[in-house]
Amino acid sequence: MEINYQSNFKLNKTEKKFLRKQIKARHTLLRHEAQWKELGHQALPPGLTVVEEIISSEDEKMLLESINWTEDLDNQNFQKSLKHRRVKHFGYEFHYENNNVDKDKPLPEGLPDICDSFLEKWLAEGYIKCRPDQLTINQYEPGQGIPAHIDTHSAFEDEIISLSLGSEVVMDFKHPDGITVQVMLPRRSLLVMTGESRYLWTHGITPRKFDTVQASEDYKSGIITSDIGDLTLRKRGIRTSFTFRKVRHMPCTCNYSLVCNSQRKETPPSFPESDKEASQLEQEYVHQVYEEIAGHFSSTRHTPWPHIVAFLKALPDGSIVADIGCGNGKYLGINKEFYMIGCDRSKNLVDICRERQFQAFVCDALAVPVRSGSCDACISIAVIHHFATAERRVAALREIVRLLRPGGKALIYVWAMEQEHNNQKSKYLRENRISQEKKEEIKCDKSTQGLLEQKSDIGSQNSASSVLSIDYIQEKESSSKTVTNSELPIHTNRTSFHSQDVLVPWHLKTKTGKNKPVEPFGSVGSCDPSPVFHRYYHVFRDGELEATCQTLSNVIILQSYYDQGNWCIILQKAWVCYGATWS
Ligand SMILES: O=C(O)CCC(=O)C(=O)O
Ligand SMILES: [Fe+2]
Ligand SMILES: [Zn+2]
Repeated sequence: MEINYQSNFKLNKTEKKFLRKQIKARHTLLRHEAQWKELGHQALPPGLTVVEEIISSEDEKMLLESINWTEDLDNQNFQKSLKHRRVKHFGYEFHYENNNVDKDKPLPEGLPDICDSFLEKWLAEGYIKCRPDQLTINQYEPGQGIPAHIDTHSAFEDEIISLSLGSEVVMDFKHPDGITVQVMLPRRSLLVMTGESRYLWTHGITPRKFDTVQASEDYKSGIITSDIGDLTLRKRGIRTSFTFRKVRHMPCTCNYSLVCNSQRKETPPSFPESDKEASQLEQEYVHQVYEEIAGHFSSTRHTPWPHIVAFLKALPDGSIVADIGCGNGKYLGINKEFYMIGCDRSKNLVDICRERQFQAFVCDALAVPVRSGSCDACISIAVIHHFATAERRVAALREIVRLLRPGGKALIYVWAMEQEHNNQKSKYLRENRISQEKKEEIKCDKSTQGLLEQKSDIGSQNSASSVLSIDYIQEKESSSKTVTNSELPIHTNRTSFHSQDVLVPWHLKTKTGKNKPVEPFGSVGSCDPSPVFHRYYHVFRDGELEATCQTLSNVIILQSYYDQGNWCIILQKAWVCYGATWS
């Protein structure tokens, strides 16, 4: 591959230094802004309150002493010893396999009588509006926690309250956009979650022995701020929580349909007909999935691809390079002399980049918070094909070009519809042969089904996309599935594409899943050893990427090629403006 990297756009040394300083300052600012947003905002998630000193120390003692953790196991409201904590249920049994309650089988004892007077008082004082009929008691030793989750919408009504006893704890609340708010729940306080904080934000307790808390004497409940001068570490004690909920008997009608299991369509997603639908499709079938599979995905992505390395290596030292959709950051460390920044829509992937000491931040590729014209080069590998309309794909490309300085270059990779090129099958298809052989083995030994290893990255250079070494035998993924109207077909891994807009299955290997909860609140149907997630792709036809780029007025196409199942293009931002669209 011959690429000419000579550019006639020259900044002198001082200008370059100035530009770099500006960019560095901007990035520092952005980082601080993000931190400020994450920690500094004084506001609690909407709908959340913490009522301090809701009960006396005597009542706390009484409640704690009332719990019989050693009750015999024949008892209906028996204790479960979950890996992370001790749990007991009253009113209704809670099933962690499906994160739901058996609504037809209330437990005969109901809620413990000892709770009555407290609930009456809280109702009378207006802290709660409905009388709960289900109680879960959780006991956490220091070092134990509960994975981030949203209590199943269809299982419980809006209001969920949790009484903290014995010891305080910091609870993490996360908005789907990635904002995390840490909330101190003091001992003897009542956490009340309603509305957005109950339906949309996840809550969880990170398993650790110490919490970072506010040092000030007068500080009790609420957000932990980022005021470094006022933070201290506090050792956790044994915390027991009484979580009261009201079982729901009608489907949930909340305003958060994206995360509502009552409102989620049972039918497979269909081809989007509006920008809003496209954005929702991407949210559910791209963003959420990468968040879930981040750890496992990253473990299959370590070998940089030669053509991409060649593009990067040809850039001069000191280049400012952005990797849009950087994943686990496998290109971010390619040349220590570059100023490389990565961004990705997945917070969990960005966290992996940061663990590796790379500069990365969370953002959408349609709105990258980096100044126009500030990059010498951009790469975007296996990203644009996740946008669900032609307009959104153009917008994503336009955003990349906006970042480039005049003369700056961008390398774009998208997955190709054609997995056979110049009479040669891509590795993606060729691996199917191995899969077929493996399948035969599997047929002989069904017990191994689902336990087979996901492919390593060494063999995955064939595709920019997720791939599996083995095409699991799964009837529902069969390509013979009939596709009605605009329903998106589910692609069978390692086979040719029959549609440009598809759902590609990812079989999550749970053991290595960085962010995979181990027990309760795992994916529904956790008995499946290999839960399947589907990611939306628009695979590009021959010439489509070029044609899409030609709609951008301010770029020159330097090169366009096919690389192991992907269409690839190198763009250069034009020097002069030919129209009004100059950015
Ligand atoms: O321990 C707590 O306060 C929360 C427990 C919880 O979120 C749950 O059981 O769903
Ligand atoms: Fe919960
Ligand atoms: Zn709901």
